[in-house]
Amino acid sequence: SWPAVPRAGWCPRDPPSLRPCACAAGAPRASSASSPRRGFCCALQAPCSASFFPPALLSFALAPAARVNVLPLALQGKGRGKQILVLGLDGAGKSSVLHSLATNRVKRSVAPTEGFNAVCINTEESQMEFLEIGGSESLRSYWKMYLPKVLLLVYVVDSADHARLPVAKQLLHQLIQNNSTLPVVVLANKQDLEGAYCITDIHDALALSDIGDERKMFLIGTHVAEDGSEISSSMKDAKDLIGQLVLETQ
Ligand SMILES: Nc1nc2c(ncn2[C@@H]2O[C@H](COP(=O)(O)OP(=O)(O)OP(=O)(O)O)[C@@H](O)[C@H]2O)c(=O)[nH]1
Ligand SMILES: [Mg+2]
Repeated sequence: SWPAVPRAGWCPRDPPSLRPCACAAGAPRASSASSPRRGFCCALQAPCSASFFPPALLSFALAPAARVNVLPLALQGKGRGKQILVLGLDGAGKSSVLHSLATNRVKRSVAPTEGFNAVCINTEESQMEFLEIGGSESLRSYWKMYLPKVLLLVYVVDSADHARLPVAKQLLHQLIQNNSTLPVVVLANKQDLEGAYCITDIHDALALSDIGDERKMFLIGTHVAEDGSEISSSMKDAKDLIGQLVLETQ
């Protein structure tokens, strides 16, 4: 149900079959056998002949802690979920935030997302399908392709990366300029870092007041603290808010 990425060379190998790629099937990638992101992401694989890459239809091996509440829709055999796009510059903390939201335990990501990272989260009220697209420059051109299909955009920024906030701002504004109603949740992540901009500064740096009155827009400070601990209250707030927006928007 996600739009296909019109680019040759990405898995799965035999479109339109839904065979998962190697990492999706749970096979560790050669370079990341011990990565905590194993099975949590779908990184791009070695070149193949596929011309379409429907990420939401790929299935993912799940981290043990995630098994109960986090099941890809493709594995569950259920219908289309509430799709939420998670974007932001590389290193902002998208994967770390997503993993924490999914498991309710903090787990920092250690490797960049080289393609897509899809996670489904079930709450009592809804089933939410999150899609992160990596934030590196080579992947940013794909961001806008996914926007028309989503209920909500979650935009993650590194609050301590002052130098790149102007780029983060520009990309956000470009993304949503033609969609005046898409709800946006901005997560000002890495609030734990010394030198992190506070919420007010992030609001100004991203010129959020220019984004328009029509849309629902929220800004929440978050951080992904020490591995293994329970997620912070701000992270729980973010999860509740996203769930609420999804219910209101569908
Ligand atoms: N101090 C601190 N570090 C964080 C936080 N969130 C993530 N990190 C670290 O920041 C780095 C990047 O995190 P990722 O979650 O991989 O970032 P990303 O936005 O998914 O990056 P791409 O996949 O490359 O687009 C990792 O080293 C994380 O451990 C946070 O809240 N505080
Ligand atoms: Mg990532």
